[in-house]
Amino acid sequence: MKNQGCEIEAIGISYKIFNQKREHPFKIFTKDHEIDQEPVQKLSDSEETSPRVKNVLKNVYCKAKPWEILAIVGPSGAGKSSLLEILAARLTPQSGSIFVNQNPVNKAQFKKVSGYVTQRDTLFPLLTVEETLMFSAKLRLKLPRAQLTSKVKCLIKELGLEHVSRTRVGDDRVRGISGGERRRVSIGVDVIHDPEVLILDEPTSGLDSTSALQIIDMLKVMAETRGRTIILSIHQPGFRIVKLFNSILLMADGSVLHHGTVDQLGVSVRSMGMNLPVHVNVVEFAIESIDTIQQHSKVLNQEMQKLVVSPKRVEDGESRTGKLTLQQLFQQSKVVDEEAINVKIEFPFDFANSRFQETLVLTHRFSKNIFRTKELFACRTVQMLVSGLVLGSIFYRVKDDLVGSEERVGLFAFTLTFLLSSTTEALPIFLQEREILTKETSCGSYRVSSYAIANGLVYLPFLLILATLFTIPLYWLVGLNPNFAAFMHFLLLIWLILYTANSVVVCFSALVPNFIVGNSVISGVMGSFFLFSGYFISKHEIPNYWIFMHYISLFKYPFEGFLINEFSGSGKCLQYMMGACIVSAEDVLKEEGYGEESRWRNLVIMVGYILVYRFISYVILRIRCSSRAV
Ligand SMILES: Nc1ncnc2c1ncn2[C@@H]1O[C@H](COP(=O)(O)OP(=O)(O)OP(=O)(O)O)[C@@H](O)[C@H]1O
Repeated sequence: MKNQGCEIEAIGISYKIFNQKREHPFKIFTKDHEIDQEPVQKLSDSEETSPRVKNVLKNVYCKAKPWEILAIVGPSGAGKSSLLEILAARLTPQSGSIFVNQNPVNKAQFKKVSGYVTQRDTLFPLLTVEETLMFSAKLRLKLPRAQLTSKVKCLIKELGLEHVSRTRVGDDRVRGISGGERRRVSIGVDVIHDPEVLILDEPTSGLDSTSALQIIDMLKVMAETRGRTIILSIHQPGFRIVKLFNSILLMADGSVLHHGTVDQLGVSVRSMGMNLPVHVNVVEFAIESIDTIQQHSKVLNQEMQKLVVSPKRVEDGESRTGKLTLQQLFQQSKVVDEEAINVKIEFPFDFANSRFQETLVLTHRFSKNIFRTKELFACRTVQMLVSGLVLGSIFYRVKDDLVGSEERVGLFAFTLTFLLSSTTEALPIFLQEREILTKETSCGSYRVSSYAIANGLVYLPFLLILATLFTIPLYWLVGLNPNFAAFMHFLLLIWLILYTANSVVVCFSALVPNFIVGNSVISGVMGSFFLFSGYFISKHEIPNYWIFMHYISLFKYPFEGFLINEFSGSGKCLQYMMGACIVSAEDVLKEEGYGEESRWRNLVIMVGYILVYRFISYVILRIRCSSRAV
């Protein structure tokens, strides 16, 4: 049944964009990739013709068949990408229907049997070609390891990527494989599960003619050997590329001007009275003469409206939608009709792997990315070690008197600020991952919860290494409480502070639209949490209307932890939030309600806060991904 392939038929697709009258000058939080991706609700007649409504697609009909390539061509802004997004079930049109093998199909199910390659390559730049495809295979297929390996090897061969299989993918910043090879990896990621239908938006954009031909050639082989249905959009295809297309959909201004073979396009162009020179690329010629073709199409439409529509001719689409325009009839008559395919497709119902397996694979992928991000790993490692040593040498052997106590409090305050100020470096990584997460979860590769767990786990060992490198020199050079349990408590605190800050970044990176906004929001949140942590202003002095900030401030716990660790039961004096009034550490801690026994309770509360922030980030990601999924 699989080899039968899928016939995709779109009937009467209309898609409108409702342009905002005027963008609010302070509006920052727009959705990813622009304004209004969601369908506009039913519009009134006056709104239909309003200049604020852009008719991106007007009553479009198209049909793609198995074993064939359908190429959507047309000038820029014709509506090619919008049509592909609708066919790939990423956008919902205001009207029209899509049928798969003549059956209406559930979008979520369709995404599992189709592959959609977007214009932009969303790949991890630090993974090699082989690793990228292997991780996709592990997430999307339930096969033993040996079979996965041989499948990936076969695919690499098919994609013509054997010579770069162990090279990193790269991007604008990281040197990697070429643009054409990267496009092929993107295609590989979306065909690893052997989809019935493959939809590609500009697979050859930005490539030279040889690389472009190689890609289309590869797709042709895929269609012809495996019976796959391939739909792609392309800008000015070369002569040799055009020969590989079975069918062309010529679009302009949201309407279809031709739907049929390249030869039929040539016939149509000549029948319009245009002089088509011999050996000229018909598609290129048609795009260049789009205005003339549009004029002829309008005239033809008007003439055909005068004719009586024979009920015999209006079968397929019309019977389902109840109406079929003359333009559609004209286009439809040009499609070479073969026997109708009416085969039910088998849709996979669930995810390929269990939540546990997904988490393992994602954790593995995350850790590879982190350890290969030199800026993140190497620089931060050196930074933490050096700053531990420098701080330790500045606060070397602090005394137990009043001055020494003040210095300790100053050191803790600085440590907190320093650890928190170096947190946003992971933000670009999270934002990049978010894009890939949205893409992967929208086609049902894995669950968002597995991602959230993997993300939560993977930073723990990395941050523990950083915390240890910072703590050991600092703690022993300064000469803090020499008790081993106190040292472990301090190490745990530093680790939790780093992890807390990481959780705040994860949480806000799920919410913000880009790096600049993310950076500002996170700095603001961190600053205010620190301000209300109890260090700058005592809990008792905070005005009632701001006291909630003290309770949600994640950073009061580490600070309290530092104090308990160093001063509780030590007899050292402390000048803590008391202005000039010097009191003993015991008195301060007692007044604030902390004793030796609250040492571990404090850590548990910190962990609780971290879990809350992690959970919030999971919920935001879940909402974000599900709004893209259906
Ligand atoms: N979300 C949107 N907001 C505003 N306008 C949009 C949106 N999506 C599409 N459009 C408009 O709809 C028209 C068709 O866009 P689309 O991207 O589908 O064209 P295209 O044929 O793929 O163009 P290109 O070849 O340049 O990529 C364009 O005029 C575009 O500006």
